[in-house]
Amino acid sequence: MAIYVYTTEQMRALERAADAAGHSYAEMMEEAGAAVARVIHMLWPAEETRVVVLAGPGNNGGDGLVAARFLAQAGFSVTAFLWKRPEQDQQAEQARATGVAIFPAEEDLHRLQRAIERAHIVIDALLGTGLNRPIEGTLADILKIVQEEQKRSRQFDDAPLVWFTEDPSFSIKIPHRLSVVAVDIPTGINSDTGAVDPATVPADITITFAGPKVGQLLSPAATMQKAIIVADIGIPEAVKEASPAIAELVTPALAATLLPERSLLGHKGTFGRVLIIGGSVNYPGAPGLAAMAALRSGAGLITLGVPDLVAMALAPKQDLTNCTWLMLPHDLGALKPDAIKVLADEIPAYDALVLGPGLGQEEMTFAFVWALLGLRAHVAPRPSGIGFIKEHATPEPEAPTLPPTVIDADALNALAAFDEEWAPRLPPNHFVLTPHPGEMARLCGVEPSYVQANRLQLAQQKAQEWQQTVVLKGAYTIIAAPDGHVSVSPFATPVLATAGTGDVLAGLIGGLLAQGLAPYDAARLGVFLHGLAGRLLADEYETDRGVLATEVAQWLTHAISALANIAGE
Ligand SMILES: NC(=O)C1=CN([C@@H]2O[C@H](COP(=O)(O)OP(=O)(O)OC[C@H]3O[C@@H](n4cnc5c(N)ncnc54)[C@H](OP(=O)(O)O)[C@@H]3O)[C@@H](O)[C@H]2O)[C@H](O)CC1
Ligand SMILES: [K+]
Repeated sequence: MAIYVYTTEQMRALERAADAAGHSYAEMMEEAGAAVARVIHMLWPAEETRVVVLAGPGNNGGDGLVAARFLAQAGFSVTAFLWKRPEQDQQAEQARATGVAIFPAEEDLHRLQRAIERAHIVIDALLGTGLNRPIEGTLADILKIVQEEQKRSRQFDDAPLVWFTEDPSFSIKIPHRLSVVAVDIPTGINSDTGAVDPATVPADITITFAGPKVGQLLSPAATMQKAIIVADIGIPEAVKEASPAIAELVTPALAATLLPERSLLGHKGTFGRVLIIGGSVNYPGAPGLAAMAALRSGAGLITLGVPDLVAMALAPKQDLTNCTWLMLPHDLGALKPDAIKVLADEIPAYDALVLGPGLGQEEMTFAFVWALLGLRAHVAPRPSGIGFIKEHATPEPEAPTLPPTVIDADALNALAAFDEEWAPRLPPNHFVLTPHPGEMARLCGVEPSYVQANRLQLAQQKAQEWQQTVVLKGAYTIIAAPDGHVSVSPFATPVLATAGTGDVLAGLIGGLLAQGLAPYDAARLGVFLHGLAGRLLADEYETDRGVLATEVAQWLTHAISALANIAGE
């Protein structure tokens, strides 16, 4: 079952289409509230848990009151406070009938405060996707009470992620005393832009309906929600498949379908050969990390094309004893255009390249990258003209035809530094570009803040303009295809925000390319497995701090094996 990411307007259209297909708004609200109650019931014991539901004027508040009813029926002690909502509406009446105590919030904020002080769970059902202006007045006061109480309660280290069933496979850590559970989206988050109202209370768990709303996955909203659980509200699959969405979430089920098949009769040639080109005296480790990940991806043979002094440093490292080596010409540890001569003979033997990890930013290294990509025939430095002897320039050999290639790190910076248009000179749909926001900003000639504010649209637009797959890294990494399709990673793991994890991702995608995946699919699967490895490590250590990139590379094997289990759920 595919899960899509929606804009607010697309979500409304989806609901309309579901309603027209016979799945009414009332039924959707019933299922939404029931899903919220199920998730809570799964994580907390009914008898000992006091729940406060804060219900606003619209359908979000309606969902909250349906949840209140189901929770009361399950034995939870439930109190609901209504803000701008009549006490006599159907949801309130039904909730009251099951034993939910209901009060108007406006008239007695002291009572609300006392209830929250005693509560284990606050359900935020004040506003959902209907938010249309800044929060002020009583609503701001209510949220402030929750926020103050939340601050007094223990916080926990838990990496954000979007999960796709109501039973998250990963431990969701329950804070010591007070948890905030948001219905659909925390009140104050703009579901299109990801802007956050200052009054917004961060949610420990958000239960979102049908699919994430795009704003939830963008900055700064992404930092206000820990686990986001996608709940099914019964919208028929056919309606979903026929309705527009802005992106697709990479679910385990999707990732599992992308895993390359392994022939029992396979040998190292069958599983693909990867050549990693990078490394410099200042960054000897980066190509090694890429190679470790390529090894763990299941590719058959990994070669490191690096300066000899980098090879000397890396060759004894545990995993890298499994690699072969290609010494490339360099000057003082930085690759130079002469390397093309060596590579021209070697490259035809490889199924994929990874270009960039640890290259450095020397001018001659950039010239090497341009020449390798066929952007500009390198012209050897002129011998200094003596007397009347004519200066001459020696053109280097033609750039070899490259197999599918990951362009990462300083190879991206080399592209950004190229003074003409590079995109039209590259064969289309043949490369995976893996920029972090800073590299993306340089490639596009914009500020990093612009990249972050427009992550999805920018990646989509550039992938189409460049006709290559673009992986825009960061929380909820975006993968954009040349044909306009966009996928989003469900992981926002801070584990992966440490030095070297980008090299791991590049090597992993390279390994998947070598096994025959198309660039967009190699990128989607690579991003998913990388995020899953990070998440598994965070669970293992019970913290997302202090995890090394080498460990992420090593855990890719665990991620691949875990994928088979998770995908079956
Ligand atoms: N996704 C689905 O299929 C389903 C979603 N459901 C839930 O519905 C909400 C969206 O419900 P909606 O009624 O459209 O909107 P809200 O409940 O978020 O907001 C209600 C009204 O609140 C007012 N508003 C907006 N911003 C503010 C503000 N800053 N301060 C005060 N009041 C505000 C606004 O009305 P006005 O007339 O005052 O402008 C909103 O209309 C979705 O999030 C889901 O939870 C369905 O229940 C199930 C199907
Ligand atoms: K909400």
